[in-house]
Amino acid sequence: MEMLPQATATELSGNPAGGTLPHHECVGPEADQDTSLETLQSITTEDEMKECSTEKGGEEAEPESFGHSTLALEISLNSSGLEEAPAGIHRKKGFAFNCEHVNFPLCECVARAANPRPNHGRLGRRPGRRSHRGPTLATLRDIGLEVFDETEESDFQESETETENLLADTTDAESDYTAGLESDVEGAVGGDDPNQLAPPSTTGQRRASIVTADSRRDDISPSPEPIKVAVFGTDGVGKSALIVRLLTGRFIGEYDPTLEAVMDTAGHVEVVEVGRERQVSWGEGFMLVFSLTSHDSFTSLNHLRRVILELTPGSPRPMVLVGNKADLVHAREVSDEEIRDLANTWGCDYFEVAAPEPWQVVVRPFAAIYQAVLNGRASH
Ligand SMILES: Nc1nc2c(ncn2[C@@H]2O[C@H](COP(=O)(O)OP(=O)(O)OP(=O)(O)O)[C@@H](O)[C@H]2O)c(=O)[nH]1
Repeated sequence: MEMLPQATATELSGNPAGGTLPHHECVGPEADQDTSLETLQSITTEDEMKECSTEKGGEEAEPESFGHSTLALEISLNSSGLEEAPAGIHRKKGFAFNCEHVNFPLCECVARAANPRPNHGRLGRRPGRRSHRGPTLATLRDIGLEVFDETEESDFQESETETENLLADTTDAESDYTAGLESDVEGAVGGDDPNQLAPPSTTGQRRASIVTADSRRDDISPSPEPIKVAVFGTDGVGKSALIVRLLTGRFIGEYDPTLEAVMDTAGHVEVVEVGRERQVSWGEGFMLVFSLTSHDSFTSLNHLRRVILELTPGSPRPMVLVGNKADLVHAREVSDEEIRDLANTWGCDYFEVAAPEPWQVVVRPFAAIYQAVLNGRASH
């Protein structure tokens, strides 16, 4: 296995906005054969299995609930369910989020980048409140995305209205921390500059495409192939928070306890419960998330990865390692060195993030896995 170049501790810790190691494929040593499918089945609740077999008709075919053809990115999210999860990390049912518009954040910001207009690019704008700010075009290019815009003016107008309506219903409560960060982002990316881009809106129909930076416009399809990314990690590491941030631009804190609640508000995401085995076989790429404040969540990923490798024999799939909660500096339990060693051993990219961080930071691991999956497809 190819090893990664060593990253310095400064590279890992000094850039909490996404320290990455330049490698995509995460194919480690063969999984131990004693880590069997039984392991997974044993952590799959009866309800999950029942639902699985109902949806699949008892076969391994992909369930209808994942069958949207217009998605650029689908996400599956699983709670820990780790057989070897250390005491104190409790298992919960896995959830898969069938997100019709999970491609939307990237698509929308791309569309806005191509067609910036004053007063668009704001989400959560209310009198006297801070607006949420999204990435600039330059930022998007930094993460390897380029623009193709087929979005009509009317789409923007409709979306803006819907977005405002939606957000009018959301809670007023936002943490000071989040507000501070948003303020920082505004400052960092130019304040009221009309070229500002929005974090994802949660509504609207878009016909923008995400393409890799080296694609030629002629080659661009307006309907990118969906990719399926499964997000794994033990309970409480922030999987939901990261996905909600990606999808809605919002940070869910204590006041907003469940991802389901947020998605219900967004109104376009169906939540279905599935078993881990199905999520693994479903996923084309994996985000393995741990919390920088929980060493157990970090060590648990080894077992999870072994399980993934065992379930995908002969077809290694890209993974990225994500250390979340980088903002909780004083509660940090995982050292840079440990992370570097693990990422080197696995041979995969590492991203250090915090869900309340600016959206363009949180989007990076998603963009990386998206690109890795596309690259993998292209090479076959
Ligand atoms: N400070 C801080 N809090 C975070 C961050 N990410 C998540 N949280 C908080 O951590 C708690 C758990 O986050 P979740 O997103 O529910 O974690 P999860 O991995 O989806 O948890 P399960 O649903 O139990 O699997 C919530 O209170 C979040 O607000 C982060 O980056 N920084």
